[in-house]
This record gives sequence, C-alpha cells and structure tokens, in this order.
Amino acid sequence: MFRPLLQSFGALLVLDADCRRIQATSTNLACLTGIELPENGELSLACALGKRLSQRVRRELQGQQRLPGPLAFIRPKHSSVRFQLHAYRVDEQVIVEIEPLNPLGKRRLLGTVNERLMHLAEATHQEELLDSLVNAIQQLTGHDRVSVCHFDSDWHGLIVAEALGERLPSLLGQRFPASDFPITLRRSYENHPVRLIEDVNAPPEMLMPAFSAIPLSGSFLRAPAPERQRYLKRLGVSSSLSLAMQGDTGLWGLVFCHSATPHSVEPPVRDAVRTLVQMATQRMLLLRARQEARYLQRVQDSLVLSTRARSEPQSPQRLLHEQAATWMKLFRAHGIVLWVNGGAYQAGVTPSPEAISQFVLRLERAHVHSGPWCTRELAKEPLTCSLAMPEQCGALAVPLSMNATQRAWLILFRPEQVETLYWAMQPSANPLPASIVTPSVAWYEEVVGKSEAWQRVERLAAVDLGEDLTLAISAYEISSLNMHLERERKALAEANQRLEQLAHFDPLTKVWNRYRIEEAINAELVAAKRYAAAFALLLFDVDNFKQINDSYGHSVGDDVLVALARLVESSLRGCDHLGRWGGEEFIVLATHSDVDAAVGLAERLRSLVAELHIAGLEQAVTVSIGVAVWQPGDSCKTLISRADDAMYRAKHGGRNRVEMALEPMAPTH
Ligand SMILES: Nc1nc2c(ncn2[C@@H]2O[C@H](COP(=O)(O)OP(=O)(O)OP(=O)(O)O)[C@@H](O)[C@H]2O)c(=O)[nH]1
Repeated sequence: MFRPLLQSFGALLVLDADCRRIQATSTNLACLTGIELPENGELSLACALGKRLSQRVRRELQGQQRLPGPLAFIRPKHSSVRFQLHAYRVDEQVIVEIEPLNPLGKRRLLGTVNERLMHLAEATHQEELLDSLVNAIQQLTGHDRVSVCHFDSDWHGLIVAEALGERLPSLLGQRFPASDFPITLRRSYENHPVRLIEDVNAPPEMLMPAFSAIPLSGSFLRAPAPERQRYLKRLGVSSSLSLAMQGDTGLWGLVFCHSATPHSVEPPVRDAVRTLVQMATQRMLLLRARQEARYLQRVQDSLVLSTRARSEPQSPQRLLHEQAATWMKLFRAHGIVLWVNGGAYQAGVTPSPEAISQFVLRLERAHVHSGPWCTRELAKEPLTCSLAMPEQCGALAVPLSMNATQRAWLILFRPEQVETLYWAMQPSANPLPASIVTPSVAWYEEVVGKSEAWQRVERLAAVDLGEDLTLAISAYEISSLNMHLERERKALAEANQRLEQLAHFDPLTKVWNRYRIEEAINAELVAAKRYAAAFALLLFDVDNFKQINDSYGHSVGDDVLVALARLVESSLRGCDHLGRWGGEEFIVLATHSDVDAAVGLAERLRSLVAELHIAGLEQAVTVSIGVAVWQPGDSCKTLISRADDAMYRAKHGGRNRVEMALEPMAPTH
C-alpha cells in the first residue's frame, strides 16, 4: 500500500477539485495547527479554515494551477499564532499545505531581501553575483555552508561560489561526480525547484492515511527519499535547503544550504531565498547573454573584413593568410583549415593534408546535415580515432554550402588542454565516510587528451563565420571566372583581328589585298549606280621590276613595294583606297573623282614615286598608270580591264606615264 511520508514541520489537507470537501488530512493537523475537525459527517474546507479564508482560497484558485503566493492567516480565538498556506492542484485534487509562522520581524526580512535584491541587480560579473547570492542566503537562513554548484556538460557539479561558517574548509573549485545527481533527482528539481529537509535524521512520518494515494512529489513537506537521506548523512549533512537554478537550456546548477545540525527554515525565509535565487538566475542569464553578444559582435567585426573581401574578392589562401590569427584568437584554436574544391588551405598547427582529406571524406559521409560538427576528444570519436592527428584534441567543422552538390569546410583545431579536476567526492560509493561539511580527503585527477569544450556561442559564431566565408569564396570564384572569361574574350578579339588582317590585307605591304579592294570597288559601283557619283580606278605597275629584282635581289624588290605602298597610301585622301592587285600591280580607288581629278591624282602619284629613294637602290623607281573613270554600265571587270589596257598603253608609250582608259564600247544590239 502506498503511504505518503511527510516531514512534520507542516500539515496537509487534500481537497476535491472543487476545493470544497476535505478528502484527507495529515495526522499532525490538529497538533500542529490546532485545527480540530468533527469526527463524523462530511468535512468542508470551511470547517478547517473558516468561511472567509476557504472562500478566498476557492476564489484565487479558480481556473489556476496554484495560488499566486502563500496566504497568511490567524485562527480566530488564537490570534497569537500565525500560519501560511500554499494550495495547488494535482490531477483531480487540490493540496493545501499549512505551515505555522513563528513571530518574526517580517518587515525586517523584507528590508533585508530588498537590499540583497538590489545587490544582485547591480552585479556586473557572474562571480560577484553568485558571491552576493550565497552571502545573502547564508545571512537569511544561517546554514553552515551555502554553495552554488554548476553542472558541466557531463553533469558533474563544480562548486563555483560558497559562503561558510567559521572554521569550515572551502570546497570552492571542487567537483561532485555526475553520479551524485542522477537524472531522477535533476528532473525533480526541474519540476519543483525548492527542496527543504530540516532534519535529515528525523524518521519520515506516515502522516497520511494509508488509503489515500496522494501524489506528494510537489509538496514542500514530502519526506526525502531514503537514498537521498543516506547520501546527505554520508556528507555529514543534517539539514538541507536546495534550490534549482534553471538555465535557458536546462538545469544550470543548484544552490545548496547545508548544516551539520538540524536547522529549521521559516516559510517566509524559504520563500525569500527562492526569490533571491530566481532573481540571481535571471541576472546571470542576462550577464551571460550580454557577454555572448559581445563575443558574437567581435566575430561579426572580423567578418566585416571578409565582407570587404567580397567587394575586392580574395582567394581562400589570401583570406586565411589575413584572418587566421584573428579567428584563432576568437575561437581559442591553434589551427585552421579551409577545405575548398578538394584542396586544403591551412594556417597554424593542423594535421597533414592527407589526414585532413581523410577526415573530410568521413565527415562528408557521416555528417550530412548542415550544422557544425565538433568534438573535444578526436582520439575517442569513431569518425576521427583512426586518423593520426596527435597534436589536435578538439575540432569544430562547419560545412559551407557552396552549391547544390558541393560543400567546402571550415575546420578549427584546438590543442590538448590538460585539466586538473579536484573532486570532493569520488564517483563510486566511497567506503570512507567523506563529509561535505568537513571534507576529509582531497582527491584530484589530471584530465589529458581533451581540448577545451566548444561553447554553444562559439558554435553559433563559427556558423556565422562559415556563412560569411561561403559568400567570400563564392565571390572570389565568380570574379576568377569573370577574369578568365575576360582573358578568353581578349584572346578571341585578337584572333579575330588577325583573321581580319589575313582576310583583307596584303601581308607584305599591309595595304588592302585583292579581295578587299575588289569588295570596295563593288560597293562603290553600287553607290555610283544609285547616285550617279563618278569614281576612278588607277591601276599601276612598277616599271622594269624584274630587272630590279634580278639586279638587287628579291628583298630589295620587296622594300621597293613596301616603300611604294607607304608613299602612295600616305598621299591619298581619307576616302580613297589603295590595294595590291597582285605582284607589282596596285589599284587606287579614288571616290568622287571625275576624269580631271583622276588624271591629276595619277600624275601626282607618278611624279611622287619617281622621286622615291630606296636604300641600296641606285636607280629611280617609276610606275606606269592606267586611269579608268566609271561610266554607266561599267562592272568591276570592265572597269579594271579598261584601266589595264590604259596601263599597257603607258608601258608601251615608254613607261613612267599616265594613260586614260578609252570610253567603253557602246553595247551592240
Ligand atoms: N621582290 C618581289 N618581286 C615580285 C613580287 N611579285 C612579283 N614580283 C616580280 O615582279 C616581276 C614582274 O616582272 P614583269 O612582269 O616582267 O614586269 P617588269 O619587269 O616590271 O616589266 P614592265 O612591267 O614591262 O616594266 C617578276 O619578276 C615577279 O617575280 C614581290 O612580291 N616581290
């Protein structure tokens, strides 16, 4: 049969959900509170508390899970004795806990609490805050030892603040193993943050009737579990008040108030301590949040630099070279790797490229989600244990999503951090009776093979950095691609230019070739037909060129052709064109020219050429020129043919001459 066991410093009433009928009472009700209930008949709450108080309880509990705060009351006719009651719902029942209040300077208590709350609100560091908290609590409760125990990620408890009675040795900086805080215990603190045991050695009392299966796990008055009793006795603790400090991600720690002798705590004091602990916890979370915000800001500031890298894209190698020292400092790392496109860029102390590439291969397979991966014990991780990375103990790897199929990695390495842990208690049951009040043995161990833990805020900051790097590296890749495209574009333009040169220009003299000049003549023919704008062709040929070649050599012959082309070209108007027709024959296309203009031009060119001086050539260079002016009905062929005839007439006429082409033959019908 389930028999709820209670501590006798309070009494208890169990009511129906409606808060009217008393279903059960603790057997100490009458002797502790003087409330006598009639032996027979149905018992109402009003019988126990009086009409007004019971109505108030009912009213304030309506629709609520618990009363917002304790209700103080006196019993009529016994006005010297004060009580306070708490009421809360459990399933279909309401539990009312009644505790006597000793006459106490409540006003003084309020003053002390307010003053202490002010101190807490003014604290600017966690250490200062917790010191202020434990001192305030000790002042209020008078326990021998008040300490704050903070849980690490393995649920070992570290004493981070304490206030001590005289001649007690300090436990500050010492640890209690996780086995001292089993999950059931931690859960119970999460649900009910205050636990008071005034006398650990007091036998639990069976104060509720055997038939009432009442869930008392949330009651102040519930008796401690036997194993907890044994544990506290082993510590030499006779009375204990403990309170949870609830962090934003779970139980942050516990406040312990311990005494070596039984020690009672008045309900208002207990409630005041609870308020102080809640306030201190809030303040601590705020201080931590501020500290984290400052840290994140520092990381953000380092990103601003890589933001600059976005406008002036830098290679991963350069980024790492410029930023590695800052990032290593921020992340307390001694090595950084940027793994991009299958290659490792490294700074500081890092594993060999082969070890990194193996590591990344395994990460890619084992760690498919987009969050970071981290460990502080590479040697113990299945993913990394077989990799030879002796100088690294911790790693934080952040995937960078470069595109849908490819991930780059930012990997930070931390060195081993040898840590000395001072244990107040050994994890396994210690056969020697140790005492928390007066610890008998100091026991410590050295932890090797681990790096410092990666804090949540550091992981968040690394993700921020990863996102920034993804952008910076992408910007660099895009800019490299653009540069490559620009180079290709230039090479293509140059090739096109060369092609154009080859297609339209004579390689020796650099004037238009036959194809191009023919094109120009045809275009001019079209314009002449449409606008009846006359133009002329001057076809000229170097006189006795064979003899120059034969006497001075081909290269002098070439020089003659080049010098001739330069001379003629430079003597033409911008709208006239020179082309090499073949061998030592050239054509001048003279636009907007009638017979007189064309003959004038031909004469001018002839006499200019006759004065041409070529180095190494001891004879004059002359040309014979045939001039044909466009006539309606001319084609390119007829025009050139007429100019050619005229040129041959000039040759036969003695060379170094200009001859006009004959009128074209009228078409015969
Ligand atoms: N050096 C050089 N010679 C060329 C080039 N193209 C043609 N020739 C030469 O020019 C000469 C032309 O000779 P011909 O057609 O007999 O005419 P010519 O000697 O100038 O006599 P006339 O035209 O009657 O005054 C040939 O020997 C060709 O080999 C060239 O690009 N460079």
